[in-house]
Amino acid sequence: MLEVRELEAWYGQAQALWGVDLSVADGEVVSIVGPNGAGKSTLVQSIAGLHRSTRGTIAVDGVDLTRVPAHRVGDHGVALVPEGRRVFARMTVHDNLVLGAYRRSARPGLADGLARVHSLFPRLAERSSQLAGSLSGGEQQMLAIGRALLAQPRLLLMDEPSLGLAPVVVDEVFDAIRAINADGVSVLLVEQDVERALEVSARGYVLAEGRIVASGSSAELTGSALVRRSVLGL
Ligand SMILES: Nc1ncnc2c1ncn2[C@@H]1O[C@H](COP(=O)(O)OP(=O)(O)OP(=O)(O)O)[C@@H](O)[C@H]1O
Repeated sequence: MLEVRELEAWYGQAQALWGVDLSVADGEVVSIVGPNGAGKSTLVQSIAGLHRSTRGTIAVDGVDLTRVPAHRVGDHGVALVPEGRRVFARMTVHDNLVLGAYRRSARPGLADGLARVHSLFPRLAERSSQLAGSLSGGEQQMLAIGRALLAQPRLLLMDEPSLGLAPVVVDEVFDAIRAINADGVSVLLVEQDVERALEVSARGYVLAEGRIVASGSSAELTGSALVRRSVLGL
């Protein structure tokens, strides 16, 4: 459903991505791993329409998104769980979730969507009227995922969802990724926890210094000397 071709991205004169080719099929979980500064966030932000200094194509179901404004990218079935969660701290958990359904076409599904998010993350149901800023880091991550799901995406982009979380919470986040995918949502996952990312995904890409330097099944990448050296530092 997602086809990225020859993608280049810049910050002013500084180029951050070179000739990136990548695809995600319907129903797949695909990982992007790589060292710090490799361009992983730039890549997902470009797909989400948040970074627009790009060349190349980003197509979802054959529609080129490179000139679609960020607030319209959701119309094409794409939602982002941003790095650092970016929840609205002074709004309640409930209102943060409702904001995820900002598109008119997502509103009829709001009640069912809220029920699904509450079943995935019961703690969000318990804390519905609490301010998002008072949640723990793990709960804020759940909220960021829930908010993106309320947009009813077919492709969920996730940028470092396990960053800074306690191991037991990381388990919950990865269980949620499996459950979301079982609901039929494709996932493009950027993760610094390479081993867990490759466990949850069928395939992956290794990004280093703005270029895809390896790709393959998760089993291939797990066994690859290049991945162990360039990503895991072993
Ligand atoms: N706002 C910005 N202005 C200028 N350069 C930037 C900006 N954001 C990122 N960069 C540069 O672009 C390159 C890619 O950064 P990016 O954040 O996409 O990498 P990353 O793989 O997500 O890294 P990390 O894992 O550390 O978040 C880096 O060289 C970074 O310094």
